[in-house]
Amino acid sequence: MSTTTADPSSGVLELTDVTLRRGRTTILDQVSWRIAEGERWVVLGRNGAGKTTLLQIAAGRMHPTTGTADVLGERLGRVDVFELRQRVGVASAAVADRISASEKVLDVVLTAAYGMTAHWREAYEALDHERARALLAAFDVERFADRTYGTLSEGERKRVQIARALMADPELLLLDEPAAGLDLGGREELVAALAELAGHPASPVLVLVTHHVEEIPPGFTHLLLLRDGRVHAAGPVQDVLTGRHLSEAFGVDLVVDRHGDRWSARAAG
Ligand SMILES: Nc1ncnc2c1ncn2[C@@H]1O[C@H](COP(=O)(O)OP(=O)(O)OP(=O)(O)O)[C@@H](O)[C@H]1O
Repeated sequence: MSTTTADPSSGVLELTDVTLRRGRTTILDQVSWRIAEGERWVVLGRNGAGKTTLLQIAAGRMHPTTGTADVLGERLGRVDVFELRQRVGVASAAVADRISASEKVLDVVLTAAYGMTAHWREAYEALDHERARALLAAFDVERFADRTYGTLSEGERKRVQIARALMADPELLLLDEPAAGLDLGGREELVAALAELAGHPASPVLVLVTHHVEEIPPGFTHLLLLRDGRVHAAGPVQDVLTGRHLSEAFGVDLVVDRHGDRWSARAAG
């Protein structure tokens, strides 16, 4: 049982003046960010801007040094984080590193449900199998269900990781650079799968960290631009994703182009 009552008026994520320090380093500096139900956010910023650290707070895995963080209506520091973490899905390199290469792909996805339904194991076993296979199919990797995870290509693994993160039916799904290391075809397949996820009304709230505007899937609604641990700009994608904002955040003169529902960026001149 949760020790606090969720405030229905609060957003899915509400950070207020969040500062995070480690030793003498200020990693996040007075970050305020609100995510409402139904929104799909992209987080951009150069290396070391604080993107992964921000996701760690959103996942209830780090606490602000000062400021407040409400995740799914629960205030970090006042809530049983173990319970809260069950409600937030994470797909990241750090989570992927914990997956055993010898584990069967179906089991990689299935085991994500165990935390939720351990008491009802037998009753839910058949349903869990069905759901795990449906998620693998949604990401076009069902044909690998009986292979071991270690035999998959990087692109196939990324899609299995997202299926795994969705298995526990999270209310918030955090994706940290899901397209990193993919070739062009793999990237485009992943972008298409994420666009479909973004467009589905039953999907959780999504937050996607990426380095490339080309990887922003159609259907993502908002963009947070981080610069040196601070919010440089935040709001609807079309308002924030401009050459001026991007140039300021990355410290390089950049031009942004829109191609229908996709984006690209390159050096100006
Ligand atoms: N425990 C720590 N102690 C000191 N500095 C840290 C610690 N953890 C992270 N940092 C620093 O905080 C900054 C932000 O790190 P973070 O991983 O959040 O950035 P990022 O935007 O995700 O970067 P990248 O794009 O390279 O993945 C980096 O400069 C990093 O070196």
